[in-house]
This record gives sequence, structure tokens and C-alpha cells, in this order.
Amino acid sequence: MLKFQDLHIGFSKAKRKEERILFTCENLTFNPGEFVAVIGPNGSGKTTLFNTILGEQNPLAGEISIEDKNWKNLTRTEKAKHLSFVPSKFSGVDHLSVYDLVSMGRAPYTNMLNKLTEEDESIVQKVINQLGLSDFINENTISLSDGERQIAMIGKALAQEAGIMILDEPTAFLDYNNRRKVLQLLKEIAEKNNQIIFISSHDLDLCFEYCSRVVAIDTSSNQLLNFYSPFKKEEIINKVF
Ligand SMILES: Nc1ncnc2c1ncn2[C@@H]1O[C@H](COP(=O)(O)OP(=O)(O)OP(=O)(O)O)[C@@H](O)[C@H]1O
Repeated sequence: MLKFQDLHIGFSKAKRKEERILFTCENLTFNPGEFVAVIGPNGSGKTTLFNTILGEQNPLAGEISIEDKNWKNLTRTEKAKHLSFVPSKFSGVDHLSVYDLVSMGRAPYTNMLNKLTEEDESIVQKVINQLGLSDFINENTISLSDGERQIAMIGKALAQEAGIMILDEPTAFLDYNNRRKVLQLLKEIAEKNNQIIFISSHDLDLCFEYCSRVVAIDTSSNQLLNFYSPFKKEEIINKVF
């Protein structure tokens, strides 16, 4: 369970000449199994919210807690066991196979030599099977299509077995069919694995179709608004854009 308590999201004086609050949010709780879209206009603060959840920057005020522990008090490794992140674009690394990439998700659990145990290997194999990546395991990550590579990156995050997965614009570089495929996959993962999945996206129609919850950054009131499926699409779009 992830909780936002009286959060103020933005940049402190240390990062800018003056403090800048992008938005505030009332107390919100996110439960396992929820597939949440973060929407809002360009520059409204979606990436900043993700960076704050990821611990890359502090909230200006308020608290984020996970399983009732204050996020600030967790070590980097503890955070990695709770939270995985998939960037918008990964171009692949030469000689890094799909199997190796998915295996990297086990890093928070391995020793200094990064040697996988039998249990780690069986988790990697399970993820590969769940995502239908078996035919690609030995493929070089730079020779995959954008869609295949995005799914392989989701595999790395899944192998991390974190309760919360954050994906920054996962559909941004995908064609229509792959957008649907990836969102359907994420919806199934959230439900079957009981994970909380956050995506940011400008594909509003697809968010409304696949996600169970939408949080929208309203730049007129500077507040994070919360909506559950079934969504009143027009109302949300008119309010936020
Ligand atoms: N390091 C920084 N220091 C100060 N301000 C920043 C910093 N990074 C981003 N900003 C500002 O914070 C605001 C929110 O940016 P952010 O990237 O979070 O928006 P976004 O909703 O993800 O945008 P987009 O949809 O265009 O990706 C923008 O006005 C941006 O200029």
C-alpha cells in the first residue's frame, strides 16, 4: 500500500532561485492491483511526481509512505525491493541479451558478484514465460523492435518483484497495436501479480480504457485530482486540459 499524505510536489530553493510548487494533493492511498494513469498537460509535473516517488527528489511538504513506513527512512536497496522503474526509451545495449536484461532485475537480491541463485533464475524464467519472451531470450537488446524492447524492459522490472512499478510514458514510441498490447499486459500484471502500476501518458483514450484509476494534474487549481473507472472522460479532459 502506497500513501501520499498532504504532498506538495515541486522544486525547492536548492534547485531554483525560488521555491516552486507544481501541485498539492490531498491524502491518497493506492492499493495492490491498481493500474493508475498520471495525466496532465506538458510541464504539469508528471515526471516530477515520479521522481519524488522514486526518491530522486524530496516533496516540498508532506509524506510518502509504503506499507506504513516513511519512504525517507528506507535504504536504496530496500526501495529497489518495493519499487521498479521503466524509462520511456531504452535503446538497448550491444551484446546484452534479453535474458541478461531481465536478469538485471534481480540485482537488489544478489550478492556483490551479481550471481543469480537457482531461485533468481526460476523467477527470470517465469517472467520470460509470462511476457511471451521465450523466442527472444538470446536476442541482442539493440536488435529488437521498439515494442519488443519495451516488453523486455517491463520484464526487467517484473523480475525485480517490487510491489510498485512506475513506467514513464511506456507507449510514447510504440505503434497503435503495440500500445494496446503493452497496456493490456500491464493491466493483467497489476491484476494477476497484485502490483500497483503507475504510468504517465498523453494517450488519454487508452488510459481511460485500460486503467482502473486516473490521477490528473490540474494546472488551474494546482491540485492532483483523483478519478476511478468508469471515467467521465469529457469531464476530466475539460477540467484538466
Ligand atoms: N530540475 C529542475 N529544476 C527546476 N524545474 C524543473 C526541473 N525539471 C523540470 N522542471 C520544471 O518543472 C515543471 C514540470 O516538469 P515535468 O517534467 O515534471 O512535467 P511533465 O508533466 O512530465 O511534462 P511532459 O508531459 O512535457 O513530459 C516544468 O515546468 C519544468 O520546466
